[in-house]
Amino acid sequence: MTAPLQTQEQPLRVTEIFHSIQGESTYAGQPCVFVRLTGCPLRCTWCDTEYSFYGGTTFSIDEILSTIRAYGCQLVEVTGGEPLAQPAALPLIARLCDAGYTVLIETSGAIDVQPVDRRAKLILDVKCPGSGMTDRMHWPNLDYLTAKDEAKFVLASREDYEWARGMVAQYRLADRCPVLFSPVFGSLDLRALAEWILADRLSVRFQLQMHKYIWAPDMRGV
Ligand SMILES: C[S@@+](CC[C@H](N)C(=O)[O-])C[C@H]1O[C@@H](n2cnc3c(N)ncnc32)[C@H](O)[C@@H]1O
Ligand SMILES: Nc1nc2[nH]cc(C(=O)O)c2c(=O)[nH]1
Ligand code: SF4
Ligand SMILES: [Mg+2]
Repeated sequence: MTAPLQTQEQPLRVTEIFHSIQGESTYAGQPCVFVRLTGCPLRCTWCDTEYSFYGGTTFSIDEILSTIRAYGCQLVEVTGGEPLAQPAALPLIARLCDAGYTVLIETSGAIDVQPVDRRAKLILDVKCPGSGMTDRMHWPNLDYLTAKDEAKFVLASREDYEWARGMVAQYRLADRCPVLFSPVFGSLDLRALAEWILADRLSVRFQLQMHKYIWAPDMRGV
């Protein structure tokens, strides 16, 4: 009977590892290697990555590192699915930081981010009412964000916009880190959102999912 593997040795379920143009956050436009981990405890109404909820392939952390290394790209994003739903994501993130990568963590905000290596940069999605997942948020996460991190609001409607505007004010988020307002792809009028932000003089960054305009909205691996 062999001893149970420690978290740091546990393999991870991986949906895909790919090299693309970062489509979101203040890093948008930069070449980036994405590690999309499998599984998510949430079901956002507008999720564009349902294919990552199940399946995937087992990778050791060493196998993930060597796959990433082959791309020769300095920027790495760990995403999903919900990457922090797998405990072994924490040692993966630490190993990526040890290897000298700039590491972004795309996370739902539903899982405590305090255990995440502080060298990594959190891109934390604050789930608006339109996602149907607001109640799943781990609210202390918002007080934990620092200037290296980013808070993102995916907006499905004017109601989501007004809710997000209130949260930005309540947590003084724009004083803490970059705040991203991102329309649900294809379902919120882009000009309207831009004009709401201007009219309210919000210190937020209007963002689009750039990769969906370069390739296709429902294409995997980009
Ligand atoms: C697929 S999730 C994976 C990481 C993590 N589970 C999360 O929710 O942040 C990555 C990001 O894709 C964005 N996203 C997913 N579906 C979207 C859609 N239909 N329109 C706009 N953004 C979307 C959300 O900002 C989400 O944070
Ligand atoms: N190109 C590209 N950029 C991204 N930024 C965040 C993504 C995600 O799915 O987490 C993503 C993605 O799926 N593709
Ligand atoms: S938390 Fe992320 S992966 Fe999970 S359903 Fe929501 S958008 Fe999709
Ligand atoms: Mg995506």
